[in-house]
Amino acid sequence: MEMVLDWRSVGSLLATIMVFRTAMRDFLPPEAEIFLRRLLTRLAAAFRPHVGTILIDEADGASGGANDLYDASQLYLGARCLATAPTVRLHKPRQAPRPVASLPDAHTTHDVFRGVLVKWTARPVERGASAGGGGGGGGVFNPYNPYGRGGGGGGEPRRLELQFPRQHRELIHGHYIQHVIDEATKMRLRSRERRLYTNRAAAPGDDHHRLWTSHAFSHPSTFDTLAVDPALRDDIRADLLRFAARREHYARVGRAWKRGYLLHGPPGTGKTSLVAAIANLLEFDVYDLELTTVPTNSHLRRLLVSTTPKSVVVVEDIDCSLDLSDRKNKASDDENAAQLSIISPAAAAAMAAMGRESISLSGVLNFVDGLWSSCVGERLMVFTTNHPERLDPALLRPGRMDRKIELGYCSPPALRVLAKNYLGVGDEGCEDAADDPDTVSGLMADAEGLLAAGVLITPADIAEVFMGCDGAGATAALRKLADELRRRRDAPAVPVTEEAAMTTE
Ligand SMILES: Nc1ncnc2c1ncn2[C@@H]1O[C@H](COP(=O)(O)OP(=O)(O)OP(=O)(O)O)[C@@H](O)[C@H]1O
Repeated sequence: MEMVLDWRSVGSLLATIMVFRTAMRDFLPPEAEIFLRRLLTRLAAAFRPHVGTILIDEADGASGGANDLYDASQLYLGARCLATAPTVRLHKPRQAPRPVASLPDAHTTHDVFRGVLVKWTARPVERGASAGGGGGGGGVFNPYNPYGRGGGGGGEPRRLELQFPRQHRELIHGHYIQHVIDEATKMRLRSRERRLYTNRAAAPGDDHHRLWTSHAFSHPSTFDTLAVDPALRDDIRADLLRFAARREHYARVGRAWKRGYLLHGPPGTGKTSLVAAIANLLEFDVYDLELTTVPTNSHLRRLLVSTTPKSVVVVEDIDCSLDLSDRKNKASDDENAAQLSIISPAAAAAMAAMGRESISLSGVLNFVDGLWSSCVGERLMVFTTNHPERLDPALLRPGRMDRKIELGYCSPPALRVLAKNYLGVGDEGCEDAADDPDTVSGLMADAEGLLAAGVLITPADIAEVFMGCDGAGATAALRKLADELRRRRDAPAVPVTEEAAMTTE
């Protein structure tokens, strides 16, 4: 039977409730009335929709400060909205490379988390109605500047309302909110502009902020364009990804979340290219530390503690930066100091003070391990050298240098990577239709045979040959390479000069 609820029946229902209430008050004992009230409240709750709600205000609490959860949620929802919602708010902060989307006011979107449907609604909050009065909010949502409000100024503070089935309260509070924060963090990292920092010559009076100067980092090198042995390449990539994913492991064993790499090999074998590929793989910033411009150990310490998490700190050509050969020289320094102290105690004291302050092997070693423990977040230390034999073993011990990676002369597999990158020559043939595939594969086999026979050439030299033939086609470039390899094979061996012999001692 269909029930029709008109005004007359509503009126009689209300009258019945009033009569019932009066009767309850007049005839029921107080205990029974309390019992009945509780029963009715439970019944009413049972019929109410099972919806839990979380309110996330743009401005947080009494302080009116930014609420990072609001920014994270907006960033997260923006990515979801782009795919589904008919209307999105788009905003491009000046320092961001791409526009970011967010959920506009008075709009709703849905999300599914582990099979649970949740509903998000964005609303403006009337002044005075928000939890903390909404003091500092009102700016345009800016995920790149979540703490520096005020981009738009003056508008109503805003709020996100998250509704979910109440039986999944634990899932939403315990996991979904964290999931939103984690996803937003990943998005921020992916879309931020990465920076290359360099330390310029230190001047007296330099303040903290001027320790490093930076510009946008965009280097095309990736693990796919690196001409190295594929097994080595895959091994390094796996090691880096394992390192980046092991925050909990490092915390559990009580070690700083850092890893040290020493890249060594002749000039032009790809050490710098590998650093760039590492930064691109992990999406890290790069700090290019020029040790020769660092005047003292304490300056070095300041430089390093001001690096940010998710960064690669690189010291190129470490053997040229300092006299790091060993600490044997210290004995003769001590002898000289003793003699000087007999001649002039004041001069000896000044020398000792200078020696303590000037940058030293121990300063470098301290930052390689000890100092990092006071830094939060992950960092990769990379040293490069053409002469690993010149380095003090103390610098190389495990824990300081976790991996020593040799980048050598070009091998046949590395040549295939270069031929693919520069000439478009791959297993499936050549990109340029003007090249005869049989001639190209014959020349490749020729060049690979020469490399396998021990002819030494660096990837940089091969890149140079290929660049020199730009536009002339793969056949011309490979023919030139094969000629160069034959020339090297047939060239008389370079006699080892006295000077060269000394450098390899
Ligand atoms: N393994 C490689 N894979 C791809 N390109 C390479 C490789 N090695 C060298 N190159 C090319 O040669 C150029 C110089 O290489 P890179 O600066 O990385 O060498 P390096 O070992 O760091 O040299 P140096 O010791 O002189 O600093 C790069 O711009 C790149 O084009």
